[in-house]
Amino acid sequence: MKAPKYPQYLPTVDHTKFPDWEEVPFVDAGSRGTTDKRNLFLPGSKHKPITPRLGEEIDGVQISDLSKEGLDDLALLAAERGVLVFRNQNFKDVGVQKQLDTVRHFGRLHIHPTMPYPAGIPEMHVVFKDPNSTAPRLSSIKPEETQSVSSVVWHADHTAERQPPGVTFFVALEVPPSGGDTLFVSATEAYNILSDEYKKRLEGLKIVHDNTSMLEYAASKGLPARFSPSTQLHPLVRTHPATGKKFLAAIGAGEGNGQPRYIHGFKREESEATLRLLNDILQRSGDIQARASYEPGTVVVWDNRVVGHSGIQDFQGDRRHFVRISAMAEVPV
Ligand SMILES: O=C(O)CCC(=O)C(=O)O
Ligand SMILES: [Fe+2]
Repeated sequence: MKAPKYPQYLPTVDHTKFPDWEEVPFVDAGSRGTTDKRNLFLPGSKHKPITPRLGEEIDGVQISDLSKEGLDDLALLAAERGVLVFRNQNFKDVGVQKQLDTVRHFGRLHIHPTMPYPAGIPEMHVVFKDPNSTAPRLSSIKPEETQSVSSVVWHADHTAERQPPGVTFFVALEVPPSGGDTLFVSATEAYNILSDEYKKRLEGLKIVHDNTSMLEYAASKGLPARFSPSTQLHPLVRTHPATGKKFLAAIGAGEGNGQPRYIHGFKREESEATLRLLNDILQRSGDIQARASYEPGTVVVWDNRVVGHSGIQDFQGDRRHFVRISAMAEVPV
């Protein structure tokens, strides 16, 4: 197998500790976006929905050339459509500083509490797999360790943070010839499809989110804990600050090492049954799901608040190399 094309973005284990996050004010870039996205959908660009309910595929516009207003439109579109698939981007080659600065437009950059990052770049999370890879991976993306029939693990990223990530860039560096897609599900539509009666029952509930088990698992693999463990109480039904739309913030709840653990104030059986029902709906409702496929030059942007996602480890013998850069958003309301 050929050497990796982007060696400077290979994962390195780094035990540096960081001060715990302090709460900072957040203004959603999407709240400055335009209804018609005129600063994003520039002349000559093309865009089309991936499905009627979520996802938008965009070509003919370079993220790296967008104005601040263009990035605001991008944030609003991500909030509305959940996931944006940008084709033919030069973003992977514009350099670390430009990459980080672009995502910083949307908020403070997240640092992964445990996982390896490219040397000296804690704000990048690396997703790397090839047949020779010995890089440590979390169980959620390593089916052989979880003993699961499938590599699919639905989740939203880092919901146990006080200010969980919103706009998230997923930058393809090397992609397999086929496979290695990412699944997405709309948390907004998952809320919309519920009955008014059931919505009323969910209103006001809070979920306890906790990343302790991730840190413990990481420690067992010799990976660092860069921050103290985080436990947070976040609303089960959240409202997006830019769209004003409600969404279900319960993706992956109660499963495996997932960070949403249980419903505050419910007894165990009540919490388990409710979260299982919500996750059944999310996971088997193909009509509110979409799939992002990758080509060289693809950059996928998702709003981690309003979609859940899962990688698919269906490729073998090939290399898949991505970096993820996530901007932290509001304290959930
Ligand atoms: O590998 C993928 O497609 C998704 C990985 C993932 O869950 C993430 O980077 O947050
Ligand atoms: Fe993820």
